[in-house]
Amino acid sequence: MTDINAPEATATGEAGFGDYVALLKPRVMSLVVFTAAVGLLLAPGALHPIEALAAIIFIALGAGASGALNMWWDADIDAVMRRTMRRPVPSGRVEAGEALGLGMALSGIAVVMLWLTTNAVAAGLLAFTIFFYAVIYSMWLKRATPQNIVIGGAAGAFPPVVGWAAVTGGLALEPLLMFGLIFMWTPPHFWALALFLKDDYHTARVPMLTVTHGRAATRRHILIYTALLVPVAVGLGFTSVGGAIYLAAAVVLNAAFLLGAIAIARRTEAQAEADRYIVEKRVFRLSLWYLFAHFVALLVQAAANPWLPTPWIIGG
Ligand code: HEM
Ligand SMILES: CC(C)=CCC/C(C)=C/CC/C(C)=C/COP(=O)(O)OP(=O)(O)O
Repeated sequence: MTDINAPEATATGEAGFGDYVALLKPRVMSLVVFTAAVGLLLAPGALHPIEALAAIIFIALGAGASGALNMWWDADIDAVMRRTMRRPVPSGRVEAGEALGLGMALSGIAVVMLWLTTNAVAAGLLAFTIFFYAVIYSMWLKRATPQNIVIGGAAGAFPPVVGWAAVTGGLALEPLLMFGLIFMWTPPHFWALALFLKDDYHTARVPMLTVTHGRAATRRHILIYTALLVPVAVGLGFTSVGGAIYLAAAVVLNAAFLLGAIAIARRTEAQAEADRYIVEKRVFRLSLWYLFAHFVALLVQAAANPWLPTPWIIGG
């Protein structure tokens, strides 16, 4: 199938299994799926462990499917950015239509199977998350506004809510704060990276904040969003999934992230050029540990909170 988003023919060889796996963006999605799993494991209720495992697998499948849909639509952008030009579609090993087909098929399977294994609310939320990332973010916001990351970040924030709903069939303050944590974290996570991948988005004419408002403004925005992130991250510690362990971890992690954001905001481009964006690169790496560690802390806290009847503790 031909697609207007497909890059010029640059066939360089046959697609291998690894190329189809790459379409699912496994590295990014591993953290996404982990947050969903934590949402599921912390939700009060009884889900059989096999059902819980199946639900996590179907959420992972849905996340991967949304990655394939993004790769289909973004093939033209990916082809001109150094970071992404070797991806399966722009490098010509996988046809754009194949990515679309795989993305649609896996999305359908993931949503229906999550529905059958858990409930309609979780399946509906998964479908909405896929739609949000593939259509609202990739097809619309990404190319339209520097707010792309801020609004589009909601897509990546839904997974713990999906996981929670898979157990309870509903929403609560806790998953909404988990949503808030990822939502507020996404802009500093991405903008730190955008600062040191400075030419990519210019070349691809994607209106990222670095391109439309410059890097000095992006530095200030990183600090503002990090400052707004801190109360959400700490606030989660005062809900039923929180406690002393989580709060101790959150204080350390947020202090470190805030210091990183302040360091970024105080630097000039000349300073960053001189040391090859070492601070920005460190803060980006820290952002990944930051989010991962918050969700690990929630798990450890749950094991220490005997009043939380989680499915993995009572085993369905
Ligand atoms: C609109 C939202 C987001 C944007 C634009 C964004 C953008 C990026 C980009 C461009 C990279 C560079 C590396 C790569 O190509 O793999 C990256 C890395 C990464 N992101 Fe994000 N991200 C977003 C949300 C998220 C979310 C919600 C998570 C997880 C909960 C996440 C987890 C990761 C991880 C784990 C990596 C490292 C991947 C690796 O080591 O290759 N991101 N992100
Ligand atoms: C359960 C479910 C459906 C989860 C989906 C979660 C989700 C929306 C994750 C998005 C994270 C991500 C890969 C952003 C990259 O942005 P980009 O596509 O602009 O980055 P790129 O330049 O690397 O392609």
